[in-house]
Amino acid sequence: MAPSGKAKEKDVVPEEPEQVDHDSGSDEEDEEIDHTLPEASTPSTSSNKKKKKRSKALKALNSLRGKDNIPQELVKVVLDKVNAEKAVPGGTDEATVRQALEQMKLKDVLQGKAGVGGKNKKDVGTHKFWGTQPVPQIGEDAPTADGYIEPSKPPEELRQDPYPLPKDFEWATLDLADEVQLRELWDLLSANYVEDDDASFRFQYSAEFLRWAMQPPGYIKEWHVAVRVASNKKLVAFVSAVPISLRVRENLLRASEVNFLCVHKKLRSKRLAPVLIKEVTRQCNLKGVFQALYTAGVLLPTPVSTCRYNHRCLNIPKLVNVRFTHVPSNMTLARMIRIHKVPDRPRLLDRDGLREMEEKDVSQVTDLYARYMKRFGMYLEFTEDEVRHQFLSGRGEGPGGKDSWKNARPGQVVWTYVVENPTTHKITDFFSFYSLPSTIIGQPKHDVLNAAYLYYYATETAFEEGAEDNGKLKRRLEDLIGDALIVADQAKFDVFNGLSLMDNVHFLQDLKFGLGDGLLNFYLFNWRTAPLAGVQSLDGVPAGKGIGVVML
Ligand SMILES: CCCCCCCCCCCCCC(=O)SCCNC(=O)CCNC(=O)[C@H](O)C(C)(C)COP(=O)(O)OP(=O)(O)OC[C@H]1O[C@@H](n2cnc3c(N)ncnc32)[C@H](O)[C@@H]1OP(=O)(O)O
Repeated sequence: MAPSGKAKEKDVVPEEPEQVDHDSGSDEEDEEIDHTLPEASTPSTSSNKKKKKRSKALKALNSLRGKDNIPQELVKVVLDKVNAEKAVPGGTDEATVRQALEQMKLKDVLQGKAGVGGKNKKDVGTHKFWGTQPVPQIGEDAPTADGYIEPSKPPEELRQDPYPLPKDFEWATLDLADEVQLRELWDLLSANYVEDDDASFRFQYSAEFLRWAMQPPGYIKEWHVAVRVASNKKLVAFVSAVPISLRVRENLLRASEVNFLCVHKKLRSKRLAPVLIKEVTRQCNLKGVFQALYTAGVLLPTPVSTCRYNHRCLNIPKLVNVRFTHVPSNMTLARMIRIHKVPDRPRLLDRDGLREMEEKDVSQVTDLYARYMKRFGMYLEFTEDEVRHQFLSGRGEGPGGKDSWKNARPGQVVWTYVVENPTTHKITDFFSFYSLPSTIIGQPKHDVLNAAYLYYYATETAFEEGAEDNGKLKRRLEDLIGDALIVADQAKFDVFNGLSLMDNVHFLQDLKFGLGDGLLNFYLFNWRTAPLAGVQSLDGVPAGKGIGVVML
């Protein structure tokens, strides 16, 4: 999901790198929606400060400990999270504090706006909608065994009619094969999708990207759920799901991946999102799917893991100009540019046989991906068709060939490179990244931030004995992802983003990624499992190693 963290709340302001129903169970009429929804109209469309804010928040949090009128379990959850963050070397916990406070609604308590039991009584930390859903609730003990929360229902017990909408609105299924409908979705998301906390950047998925992300092999049209204004058919809300085979520890789940939840800015805070979520759940259930995976920058009940965004700055002058980053006080702009300069030519190109992935590599890449991903607690299983889709189909039209790394193709969404052993012709490694620009809001000089996001990669080196412990895997990944940075730089990306998942923690720091202030929470719907290692290590599983899924 998504920008905001998914920088989806897209977290887009990094710290500088050092130097260099159960639908309320109810099939009843939804008591959720605010029926005063208005007619939709066209949308109108730091570090000391941070430290101070953080210590103020921490102080305030600590002062809440032991207070009878504050739910202590919430205070504990937030403090635990903050303390766990502190254990991460170089981790910024300001983002965690802010997120936790804002999203668990404790901030209002801290600001005295919502004293518990007072006149402005607020449901501190309660979730009117999520409290009714088959998800682990806040404060529940970690499960001792994995399994569903609610059993799957037979078809005859499923609700057959869509959930009711306020009278001025109607449901629609978007057909993304249709250019007009695809454009409508692009318009909605471009103006209303995820922004960072300061409303400086907003995800701007391309139309090609949306099609690529929502039409994988076996996609289901009915899972592209839209809400239109009844009178003029204007598209005002959307949510999507795609089918996935999700491995969570020892279980393989036939599940859906939910993404692109969006409500037009003029219709916010009117409880439309819960109706969309219930409707997409119903559509999934009708196809026999009862589990889902989703991510969000916001904190909801209850993440199975939390990862952090990291940013490798490439185009320093632009990133400084648009305030994505700043020149630290102990550095000049010229020095910062020098430190972040990457070579002109991928190193593995001449040395090891790096080249763009081709159709003939699909079977080998599928096999390498499958073996590599087994090393993580949660990952997607891909068929050859899915590998073809994920790594080849989004690459656009245009010549490949030896120098293809120098130029992006028109409409290119994904870049995938393989390393082929020149003697055995075996594919020993691959890496991929995708393009997800953000609109730069209110900046006169630049209007788009060209961001690349690290996608999947794998290397045979991981299977060599001792490679994880003796640094060999780390070195190989630095070579591979180092070359990904070079390809991205040549393709004119301004920044290369990566999360603290998979094996990324091995190379993020040495490849000069800086910590972002965005977090991305991973959630499972109707499935219990113990927390998976993400931004922090858990039960001896190193940070990152729990999560092997990259969400778009
Ligand atoms: C088996 C199959 C199951 C399939 C379904 C699996 C679940 C999928 C779940 C969806 C995965 C999506 C993955 C992505 O796409 S994450 C990206 C989400 N999109 C954005 O951030 C875009 C910009 N924001 C918006 O468009 C709106 O603010 C949204 C639509 C997010 C909320 O609209 P609005 O601001 O007008 O609020 P409301 O009054 O209608 O509703 C308030 C309720 O909604 C809960 N809320 C707020 N944000 C999110 C969020 N990101 N995920 C889940 N729930 C969220 C909130 O806690 C509250 O519930 P509760 O706290 O009172 O209980």
